[in-house]
Amino acid sequence: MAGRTIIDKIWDDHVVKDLGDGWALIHIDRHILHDLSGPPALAKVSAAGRHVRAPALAFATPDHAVSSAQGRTAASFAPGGRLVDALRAATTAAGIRMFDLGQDGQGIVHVTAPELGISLPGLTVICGDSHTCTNGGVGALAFGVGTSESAHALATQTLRMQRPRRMRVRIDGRLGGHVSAKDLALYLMHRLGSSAGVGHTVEYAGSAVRAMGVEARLTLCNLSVEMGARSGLVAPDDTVFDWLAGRDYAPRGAAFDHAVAVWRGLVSDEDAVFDREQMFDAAEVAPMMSWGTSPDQSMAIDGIIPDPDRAPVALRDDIRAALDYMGLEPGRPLAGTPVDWVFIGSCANARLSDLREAAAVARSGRVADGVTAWVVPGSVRVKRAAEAEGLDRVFLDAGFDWREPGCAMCVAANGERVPPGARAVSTSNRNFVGRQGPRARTHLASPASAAAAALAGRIVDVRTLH
Ligand SMILES: CC(C)[C@H](C(=O)O)[C@@H](O)C(=O)O
Ligand code: SF4
Repeated sequence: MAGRTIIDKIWDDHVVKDLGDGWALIHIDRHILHDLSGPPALAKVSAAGRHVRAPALAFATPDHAVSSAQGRTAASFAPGGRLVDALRAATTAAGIRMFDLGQDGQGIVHVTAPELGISLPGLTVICGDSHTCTNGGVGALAFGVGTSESAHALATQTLRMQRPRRMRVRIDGRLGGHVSAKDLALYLMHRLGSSAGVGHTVEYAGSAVRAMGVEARLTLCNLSVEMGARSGLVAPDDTVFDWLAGRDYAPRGAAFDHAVAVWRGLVSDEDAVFDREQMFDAAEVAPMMSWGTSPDQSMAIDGIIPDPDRAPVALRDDIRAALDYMGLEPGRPLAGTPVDWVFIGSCANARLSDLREAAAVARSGRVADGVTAWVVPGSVRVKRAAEAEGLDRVFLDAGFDWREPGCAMCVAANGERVPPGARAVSTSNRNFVGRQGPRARTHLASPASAAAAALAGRIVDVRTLH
């Protein structure tokens, strides 16, 4: 028998019933619910006269529509407050654990699920949210679902799924100084485009990935959906096992040792066949920044803004439209472009290691006049850990705002917006038209690059600051 990929192994372990033609009913191990997608899914279950089959496998927390202001309550943003109430009522009725505002465990779902050990290697993890792929950083097969699928899974603990095609992206070698997992992810988008992963699950492999800590792997997997893949993962190894040991919902004692022994088998066999393979050299990755209105419209920070007239004909209109929206001129350096807002946060980059990288830059100066810069930790736990090592003081002393955990300005669902026409450097993962507010202009970047832009008041190559 031919070898199997890690994707096949996790899939095969979860098939409840083979439905033929590549379709199967698969078991869902963990179900995450947030304030936007949780209430409608739970309502659908009740409306159908069903009940939640395995409440102990579901976990909820509000993140999207909650204010990030210090001292916030659910009522601080009234429309979101109603969603928090709905999530609280429905999870209480169903017997599902909810990490409420102000409680340990609250935060952006894709930050909290791994940090609490809810997502574990080899598990299937779903959430009504496209960035559920983030959880692949611990070796889970994790993907976003729609409301009907979420309701189906709540009622049955299964989903009818098409077996994903298998893609491997290998990155070998070493990333350079000030080049992070976020830069690598933007580089991959830039090289592969926004639809390279459609229909696939991506395994990220190679020495550059092996060398990454878990949080960096979560960042890398977070952007899988921006290249069209519903899920992306990294084979779990000692780095992951050490990181998971002792986490709230991870197995304990002998059960943990047993789990690790099983998890060690979650690697692609030497002779496993992928439907698509791509290889990259880590040394070629520079600090990256998006220039357009899709994450794949990204470039090396020391590069020249693309000229539509020199681009392939099929791309010209898109490039023109993106540059027009972004207020950028082709043929000029991106560095030097003045910046109004900086947002350090989101499930892409709001974990402790991200805040450390941003703080290391923030220590060297002050936020430039005319720039508003926010740091929104990804979870209550990240916030507390950052405060315990004084990162809040570093940011506050440098003139950044230090805020409460949630999605905040990543999608502006809580009313926190980049003003119309303003230019933001953001550590989030989407720069779509209007994403951070009507007419807001978003440049995606790493935490270090975002902090550097805040201090300089313009887009700057972070490598030139140190
Ligand atoms: C609002 C939510 C369902 C959405 C998603 O699915 O990803 C959001 O988190 C996003 O990042 O755009
Ligand atoms: S932080 Fe942004 S990308 Fe992540 S779940 Fe929230 S809105 Fe979506």
